[in-house]
Amino acid sequence: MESTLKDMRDGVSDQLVTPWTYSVASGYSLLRDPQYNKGLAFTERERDAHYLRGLLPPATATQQLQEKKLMHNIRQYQVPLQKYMALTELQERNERLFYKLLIDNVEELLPIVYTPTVGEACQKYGSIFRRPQGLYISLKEKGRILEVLKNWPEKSIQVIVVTDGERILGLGDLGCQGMGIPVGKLALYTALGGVRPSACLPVTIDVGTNNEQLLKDEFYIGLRQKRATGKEYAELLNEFMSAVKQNYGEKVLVQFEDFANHNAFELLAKYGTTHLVFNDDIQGTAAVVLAGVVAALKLIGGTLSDHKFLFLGAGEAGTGIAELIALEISKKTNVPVEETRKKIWLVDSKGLIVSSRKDPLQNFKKPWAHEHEPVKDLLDAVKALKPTVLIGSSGVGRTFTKEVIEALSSFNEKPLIMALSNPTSQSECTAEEAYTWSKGRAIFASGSPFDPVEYDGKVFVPGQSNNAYIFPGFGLGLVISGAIRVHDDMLLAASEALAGQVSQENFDKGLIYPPFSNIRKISAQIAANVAAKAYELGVATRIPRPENLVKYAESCMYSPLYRNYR
Ligand SMILES: O=C([O-])CC(=O)C(=O)O
Ligand SMILES: [Mg+2]
Repeated sequence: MESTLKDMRDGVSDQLVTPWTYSVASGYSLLRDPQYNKGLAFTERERDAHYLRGLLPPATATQQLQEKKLMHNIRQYQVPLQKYMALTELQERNERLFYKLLIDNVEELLPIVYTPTVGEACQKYGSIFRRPQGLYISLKEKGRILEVLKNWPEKSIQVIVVTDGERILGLGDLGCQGMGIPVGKLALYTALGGVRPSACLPVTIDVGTNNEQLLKDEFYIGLRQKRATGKEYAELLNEFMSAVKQNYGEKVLVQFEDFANHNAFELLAKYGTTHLVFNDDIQGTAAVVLAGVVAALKLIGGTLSDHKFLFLGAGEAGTGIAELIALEISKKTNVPVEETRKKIWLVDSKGLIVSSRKDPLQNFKKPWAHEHEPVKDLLDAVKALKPTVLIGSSGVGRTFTKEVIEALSSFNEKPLIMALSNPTSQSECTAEEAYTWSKGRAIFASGSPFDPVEYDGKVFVPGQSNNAYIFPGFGLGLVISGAIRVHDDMLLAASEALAGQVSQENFDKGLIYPPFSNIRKISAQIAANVAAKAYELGVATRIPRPENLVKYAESCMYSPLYRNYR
């Protein structure tokens, strides 16, 4: 364990390292190895020492100059998917340079490697596929998953992001092509949270797809069959989870991502007591939204328990957020969570969730079936309940209509509107719609990014309420403390740390989140708060506890600067 922690302290140093590739006689494979390749940045001495003479043109370049050139090239592309492909190629050619670009230009590049462009990339993954990234585990590998894990070149894995592709963002079932999501999420683990790339493993579990279009697509990269369900599905996942623990131990974090509702809740409940697991869509989204709501109180007034919340969408994000808000109110007011839940209402595709609908309701919706007469849709629910906060987690775009936002604005001086569904096409409303229809009074944040909007001579800057603020720092906190279980209190700790990072300057612009440009600093704060909670709860195994956890988190973070080779 000590050695992996030392490996993590991968900061800036003059220490010489050995580029550990197989080649000795020729440097050719060094140039082809993304972990060690530096392109024109190999020094004269390194070119001599590693048999690179003649394999590179005579010029040498600094990493800065390479960065300048690449950013210039990427900006030439008009089509976001082309930028995505250029960045993927860079990641596979020169990993450190890829992360240097991502870290230094996070606000510009996040919409490419992440939502919304990553969504389009998944839809077209088969046709843009060049080299595989991540690990594919399909029904064909049943009974051999441990062997498959051993085929992965890295042995000391700290974070796995796994999807089965059934609910990719708000785009639905993309089957095996969901791989873009774990790959993108883990790129953020490194760039935003500082977990070293070699410790990150993207996994896609392919049990088939029900997406007819993909099944017919000649370029589809997955199994051409309908999704396995029931016992067959559960057994494959069980084999995977057991193999992961056997191969990587108790402290590897498994982040479930973009599973369909029924599986997401079941997997989290099933493995939450035996493994270190985290569901980003349920728990990560909950922590980021709670942070935004708590921060927004500065602008909209009152305490959390003074507000009434209405959700459109009662899936992973909706019920996850609702539960965390109820838990936070309960902790702050000493009122049992069964009571605090009553401040929160959810609308699904069948209307308001009320007690008379309880019988056929799925388990995860049942806590939200409060006493009320039936209400058929969102607009009527807004009018009947008069919420102060409206949250969209439906995966369905354009559902916060003009009527809905006007109704909400008729009884709220400053309505808080969060349109969380991704990518941009699925956002419940645009930033412009929220500001225009509320006549500039809404406090607005969205899951996918929107540009600032000018309304009535004033510029409004929407915040991005995306779990990307939370999961990288959250995971780092688990890794540096050697945590073996996730607890809800750690989510609250992460959320509190994020809310604490919003400055007066941000509030003045109407922002309820800090800018992503500070994300590494924010991640260190989140990691420290999460680690502190892990120690407090007795689930941390890295003993002794470092005194200053923020400093420790920062010291563990991966640096993308080139190393010098001996
Ligand atoms: O990936 C994102 O942008 C946020 C997320 O987890 C989702 O929408 O499923
Ligand atoms: Mg997700």
